[in-house]
Order: sequence, then structure tokens, then C-alpha cells
Amino acid sequence: MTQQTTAMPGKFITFEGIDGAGKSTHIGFVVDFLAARGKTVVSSREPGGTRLGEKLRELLLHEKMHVETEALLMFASRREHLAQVIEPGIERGDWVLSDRFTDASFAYQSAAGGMDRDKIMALAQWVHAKRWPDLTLLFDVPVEVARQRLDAERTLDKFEQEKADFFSRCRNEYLRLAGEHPGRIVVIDSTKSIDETRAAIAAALERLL
Ligand SMILES: Nc1ncnc2c1ncn2[C@@H]1O[C@H](COP(=O)(O)OP(=O)(O)OP(=O)(O)O)[C@@H](O)[C@H]1O
Ligand SMILES: Cc1cn([C@H]2C[C@H](O)[C@@H](COP(=O)(O)O)O2)c(=O)[nH]c1=O
Repeated sequence: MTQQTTAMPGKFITFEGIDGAGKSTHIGFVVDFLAARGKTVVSSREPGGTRLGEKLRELLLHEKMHVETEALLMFASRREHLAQVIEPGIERGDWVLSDRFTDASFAYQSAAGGMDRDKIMALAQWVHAKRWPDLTLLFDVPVEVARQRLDAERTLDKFEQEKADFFSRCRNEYLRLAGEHPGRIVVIDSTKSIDETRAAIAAALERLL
């Protein structure tokens, strides 16, 4: 008789925050933390994460467009990412990490960009009705701190060139989402030192292990 083994489904963890909050700095730490605990980790990002998604990312980060076009392209990238990376990874039992997901569409296209929230929700229901992250780490810093971190280090893309007011609306929306989904979204105070931030991340991850 053939014995059938069903792999335990993996987990889906997303990283959010305004540009310059520090989320990318900590993804490597999370990969190492989980790998040390025997997890197979897949690390990816949005927009992007697939060949098509990376092409869309190039357009999204550098071309001016109507905010609804922007949202549709974000969700086109997301659809491909779910089909090629997120769902197969979780099914294999891997821990899939994504640098941003749908919370970013609520923060950037809706709260900051002015798009109707219900339209983002309709796209989310269409593209991934049943799939939401098991854990979202929200890296929170005041807008001025994020700005200083960005200015210190690179050529700014289309979103990063937005004014402080745009990022205040994003930040407020992220915090509002955290209040709405306290079981999923953990707010990490990203003004702290990198070591202190790592300790907070480790505590949040322990809840899933
Ligand atoms: N806790 C911290 N203290 C001081 N500097 C930090 C801290 N965390 C990150 N930084 C620095 O801030 C800068 C921006 O960090 P990072 O690229 O991780 O931000 P991000 O949120 O991923 O931004 P983006 O979304 O635009 O990619 C980097 O130079 C990083 O070294
Ligand atoms: C998924 C997603 C992303 N964005 C924006 C947010 C950032 O400014 C860029 C991605 O850059 P990062 O350095 O990789 O964080 O894209 C968005 O506006 N809406 C989204 O859904």
C-alpha cells in the first residue's frame, strides 16, 4: 500500500511600512532566524517577485500613471506572484516572506493616492479572497525619520519622491489597519536600534512557531 504524506502548509509573512522605515534591513534577519529553526524560507517582494512582476515593478516605480492604473498593475503583479511563488511555496510547507502585499495598496493607492477604498477591497477579494498573511510586521517610524534614512542613501524612485503629507497618509492608514487587524499585524517600533528592533521581530515570530 502506498503511504501518502501531506506536507504541513507553510506560513505567509509580509513586511510593511512607509519608504525608508527599515523593513528591507530586517528581512535577512528573519530569513536566518527561521532557517535556524529548520524552516525552508522563500523571500520575495511586491511589486515584483516573478519575471513579469519585475517588469511591472520597473513601470510602477518610474512611470507616472493614473492611480487606478497603478492599483490594477499592483494587483496584476500580485496575481502572478500568488500563482507562481506564494501559493506553491505555502503548499510545499515553506515560509514565504514578501516585502509588501495588499496593505501597501490600501496605504499608497487608497489613503495616500485618493483611490476609493472599496475598489482596493474588491480587487483583493478577486485576486486573493482566501489568502491573507499569517503575520504582517509593520515597521513604524515618523515620516521625518524615514525621509532622513532615504535621503542618506539613494536615488529616489517615483514613490520615494512624494511629499511628507503623502507619507503621513500612508503611515496613518497602516496604523489604522493594524488597529483593525490586531491578530495579524504587529507594529514594530522602527525608531529603535537595529538590535532592539530584531528582538521585537523575534518575539512576533515566536508566536507563529
Ligand atoms: N533601526 C535603524 N536605525 C537606523 N537606521 C536604520 C534602521 N533601520 C534601517 N536603517 C537604515 O535606513 C535606511 C532605509 O532602510 P531600508 O532600506 O531597510 O528601508 P525600507 O523600509 O525597506 O525602505 P524602502 O521601502 O524604500 O525600500 C537604510 O540605510 C538602513 O540602513
Ligand atoms: C506592493 C505595493 C507597493 N507600493 C509601493 C510602495 C513602495 O514605494 C514601492 C516599492 O518599493 P520598495 O522599496 O520595494 O518598498 O511600491 C504601492 O504603492 N502599492 C503596492 O500595492
